Amino acid sequence: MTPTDQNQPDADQPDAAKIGIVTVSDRASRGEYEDLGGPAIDAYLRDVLTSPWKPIARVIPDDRETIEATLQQLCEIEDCCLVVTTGGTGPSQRDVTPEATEAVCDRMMPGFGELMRKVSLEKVPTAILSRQTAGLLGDSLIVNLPGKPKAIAECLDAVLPAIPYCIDLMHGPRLETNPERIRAFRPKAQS
Ligand SMILES: Nc1ncnc2c1ncn2[C@@H]1O[C@H](COP(=O)(O)OP(=O)(O)OP(=O)(O)O)[C@@H](O)[C@H]1O
Ligand SMILES: Nc1nc2c(c(=O)[nH]1)N[C@H]1C(S)=C(S)[C@@H](COP(=O)(O)O)O[C@H]1N2
Repeated sequence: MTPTDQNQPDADQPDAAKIGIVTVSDRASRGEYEDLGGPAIDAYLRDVLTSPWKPIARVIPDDRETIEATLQQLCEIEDCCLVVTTGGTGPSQRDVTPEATEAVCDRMMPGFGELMRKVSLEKVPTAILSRQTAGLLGDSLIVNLPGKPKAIAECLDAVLPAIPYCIDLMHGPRLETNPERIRAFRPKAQS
């Protein structure tokens, strides 16, 4: 069995970590183009995570109320330990994912956006146009990614090593990764 085979989400396991995947796009939500962002996040996590997990996916328009309600539902009702969004982080008037994230979060985690912009700038000069952020809603971590599907791996490769320990600190499920792909860094375990 290859590492990828082992990494399939296992919805049947009661202890499977729930992970929200939210595509924020007017056109994808209207079916004007196929959503490639949500499936790219799902594929990325299948590739990297080795512990059981269950995706809960949503495709919604760039509407602040809808984004806030979706994030709250995934964190507070579905009990997702992690919610990853894609889209709506840029400068256009309809881009309100960071505002919605900040509105629902108790505390912000600015290092995520800082690091993702830093690594993204090595790929594309327009990385500075993304206002992507991250924050904590109760015991859930919300992370914004830009809408371009290729940005998903570029950004997650940078921040994923710190996410399992962040979720440990929130008393969430223990996320394990394939170390050949991404090594989760747990400071206490390393010392
Ligand atoms: N979920 C997605 N699936 C496929 N392609 C996407 C997705 N989101 C963005 N893109 C691509 O990246 C480009 C830039 O993304 P951006 O978020 O600026 O789109 P957008 O024009 O704001 O989308 P929309 O108006 O539908 O919300 C889009 O024109 C599209 O080609
Ligand atoms: N890694 C990465 N970050 C990126 C990009 C990209 O292609 N790769 N695109 C940028 C562009 S062109 C824009 S406009 C902003 C915001 O995108 P969004 O509104 O789709 O979230 O993300 C930026 N960040």
